[in-house]
Amino acid sequence: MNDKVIICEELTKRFGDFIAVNHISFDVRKGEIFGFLGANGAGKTTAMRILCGLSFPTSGKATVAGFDVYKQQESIKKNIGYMSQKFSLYENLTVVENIEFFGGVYGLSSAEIRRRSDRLVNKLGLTQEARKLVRSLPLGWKQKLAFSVAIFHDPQIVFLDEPTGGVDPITRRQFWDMIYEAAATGITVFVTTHYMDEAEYCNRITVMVDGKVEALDTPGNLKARYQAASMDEVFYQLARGAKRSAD
Ligand SMILES: Nc1ncnc2c1ncn2[C@@H]1O[C@H](COP(=O)(O)OP(=O)(O)OP(=O)(O)O)[C@@H](O)[C@H]1O
Repeated sequence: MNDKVIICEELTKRFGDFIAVNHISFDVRKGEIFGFLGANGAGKTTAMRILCGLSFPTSGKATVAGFDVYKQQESIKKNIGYMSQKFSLYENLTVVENIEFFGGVYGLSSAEIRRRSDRLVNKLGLTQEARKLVRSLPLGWKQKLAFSVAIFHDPQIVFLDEPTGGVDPITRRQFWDMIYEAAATGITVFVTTHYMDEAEYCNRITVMVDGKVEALDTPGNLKARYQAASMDEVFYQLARGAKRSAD
């Protein structure tokens, strides 16, 4: 089915004897906001690196935007965007320089970059800050800009690795408005988060425990199944048996 933009079947990654990602299977549909949850060490980053075309699985199958994770890593990279709270923008470049840099990396023409850059700066309300160093922006603004840059080239899928870490709840809510807007244009959003209020905003959620998919459903169905009032409670019930912990 071509509305499935990510398909994983029994995807597995071993490091020696250790199975970091253990036969995980799931599909993600076009335009879906798919939450990828799990305690520290559950295997989220390892799985996400494979889906971004940065690492090979040990076994199993997966396609991303129709491309095979073993054989078509370069095509995957051209069709996705990526943002992480840990690194995203160049602090010592201005807002516009960052936009130009990433537009160039993604292969857009100079004219196209200029057109999209003006539109983006206006949309974000950053006209006053356009020529200022990103370093001087508040964290919430940096993250909104980083997200906008990650989807600047209209990728099919954007991977967000804990995109709102350290940001206050109001800014987080605004960030999620941007995520909804992107999803409404057909961009698929694959997001990891430790914030359970954000889990509630996802269309469907996977909870990983010790390398395995322990649950996969809508937040509403998960809450009903685990007789929980919140995703926090669902997560606690699923993750409390985890053997792995923070490294
Ligand atoms: N290159 C590696 N070699 C050996 N073990 C690794 C390697 N990369 C990750 N691991 C292990 O695989 C497990 C899963 O790690 P991973 O980073 O994918 O978890 P995570 O769910 O992303 O956790 P976090 O939320 O802390 O980022 C951890 O126990 C980690 O130590």
